[in-house]
Amino acid sequence: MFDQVSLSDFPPDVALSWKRSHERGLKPDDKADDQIITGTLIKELIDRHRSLVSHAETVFSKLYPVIRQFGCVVFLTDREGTILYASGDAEFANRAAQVQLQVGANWHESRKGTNAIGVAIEEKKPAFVRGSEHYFVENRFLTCASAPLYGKNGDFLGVINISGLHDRFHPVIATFAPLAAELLQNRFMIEEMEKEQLITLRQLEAVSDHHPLPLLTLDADRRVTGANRAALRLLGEDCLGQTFSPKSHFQVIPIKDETQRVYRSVAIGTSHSREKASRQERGPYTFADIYGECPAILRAKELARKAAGSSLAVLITGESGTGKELFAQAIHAASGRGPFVAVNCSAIPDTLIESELFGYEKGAFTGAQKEGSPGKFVAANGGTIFLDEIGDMSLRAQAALLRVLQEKTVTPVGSAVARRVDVRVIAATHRNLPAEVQAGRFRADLYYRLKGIILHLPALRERSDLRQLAGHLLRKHADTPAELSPEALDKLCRHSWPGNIRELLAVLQQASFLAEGAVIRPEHVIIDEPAMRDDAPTSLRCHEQKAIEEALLATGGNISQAARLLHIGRNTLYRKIKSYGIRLGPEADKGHLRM
Ligand SMILES: Nc1ncnc2c1ncn2[C@@H]1O[C@H](COP(=O)(O)OP(=O)(O)OP(=O)(O)O)[C@@H](O)[C@H]1O
Repeated sequence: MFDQVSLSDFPPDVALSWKRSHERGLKPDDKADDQIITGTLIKELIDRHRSLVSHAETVFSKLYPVIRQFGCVVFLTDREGTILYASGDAEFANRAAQVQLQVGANWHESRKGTNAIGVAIEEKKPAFVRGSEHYFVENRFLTCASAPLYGKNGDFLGVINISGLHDRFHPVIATFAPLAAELLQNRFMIEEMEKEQLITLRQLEAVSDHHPLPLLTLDADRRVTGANRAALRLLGEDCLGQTFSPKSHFQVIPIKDETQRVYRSVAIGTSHSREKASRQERGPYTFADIYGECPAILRAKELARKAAGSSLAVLITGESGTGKELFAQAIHAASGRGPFVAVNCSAIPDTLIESELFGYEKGAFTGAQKEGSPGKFVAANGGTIFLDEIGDMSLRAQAALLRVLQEKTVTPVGSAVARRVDVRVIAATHRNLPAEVQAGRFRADLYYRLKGIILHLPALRERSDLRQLAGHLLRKHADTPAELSPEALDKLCRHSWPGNIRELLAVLQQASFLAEGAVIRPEHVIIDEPAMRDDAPTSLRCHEQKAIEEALLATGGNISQAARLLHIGRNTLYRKIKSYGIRLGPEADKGHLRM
């Protein structure tokens, strides 16, 4: 049927697409239909898909380093195949634009013949179309991988497509299309949650870190209200709206809000998630969840344990992602108090902060729930309130908070009756509060009330146990736990980690995904280049730690010989071994020190 082309050499979905293209009267040597929409039309189309495009911007920006490194571009299309958004390597983008693989162009099979976007739309499953498998000759320099994108209710939304030059296309890149689609889909689910309960979102987020896992939302009657692709595959496409009856391999975690009403449940499978699930069932993090071998973190843990035994207010400071909430939860868990209620002060609009914290009477203001709301302080009565990002509170809200801390009573908005509350306050901020006080942006009297015990958490670049921490996080959180090669560890050590442990965790999860269960090599560790700093203080410490580890390996753990090799005294070496948390054990013989 086709000159020089044998369809039996093609994968079945590609061969079928060639047949459809032929039946549509398309000719391989013709020019493809190159109509492209621009100007106000494309603006209107993007506006109509605003939410989809903005989620794609976030997901694509995470993928950007790897996509660019492989000389590819990632595209988002609508359900008809019109490209709405693209991101990636500029040189390839220019080449792709010559065949209208660009924003505004439509890549439906009826226009462009066999191509990955078109096949994914027709088949509603991932598609991989390599070089000469493209129907039109002019597109055969391309290799493309696509995956369909679904909404919360299983409705088809569009396609994620990754394209590159056929000669340079690395097969691992193809796996990123379904991954990006899955990530985008989970963001939709989470967005939906956000409208209902912030607390649900936070917990869901923790679970959805492991995005290929089945993820469900159930309403109070256990009806399935949302499901990602992985869950739909397990439960069947028709599970939405049906009552969920857990099978043995599912763990169901009810998510409650602070008034103990069950809003949503999440059901997840696999042994890894089960471990996480049981932790969530047990309640908040404990000190056992806080990993640290460097003196700074051990000191912080020690102080936090003491804080748990007192009822003083605690102020936790540290950069974003250093573990402030983790510490707050651990202090609470060890204190044996009642509920733990977390409030992100920067996420609540100034006008709503009083009603959020102190509650409101029915009909107190327009938009209020009919029955009124008890507020976070009442919800935390007998327990702990965690005021995250306290440095971002407005002066007005600070004044109201100070009143509660002084008088130990809350008065709901619209009410004249004060209610007595017994709440332990743990506050956290990434800001320098004394400087904020100096600048007049934070009330000095509130600062003194909050800083009963000050707990400062070190930034990751200031910690000397990055190597061990990376190993620990990989074992605990990666979907397919893998080992880090020494070169990959060195690469981690050279980064300055502005996002701290949260950023490290994300990089490790991506690396273990790319390594597919094998040893993680430097090319699997994808870090934004601008943030790499060879002169970072962490780099110095890492080099010193590595030199010590190598000297110990070379001397079979003999301290005197190692100290001589390093030109330092034995006592200094002992001190450094202790401060870096290096363990002297049989592992030293294998070339991988214990992490
Ligand atoms: N010492 C630690 N051991 C293991 N995991 C940690 C540790 N510290 C932080 N993490 C993990 O790092 C991530 C970020 O921690 P957390 O949310 O507590 O940081 P944070 O300082 O409150 O961040 P932000 O200021 O942005 O809210 C979480 O996934 C947490 O479990």
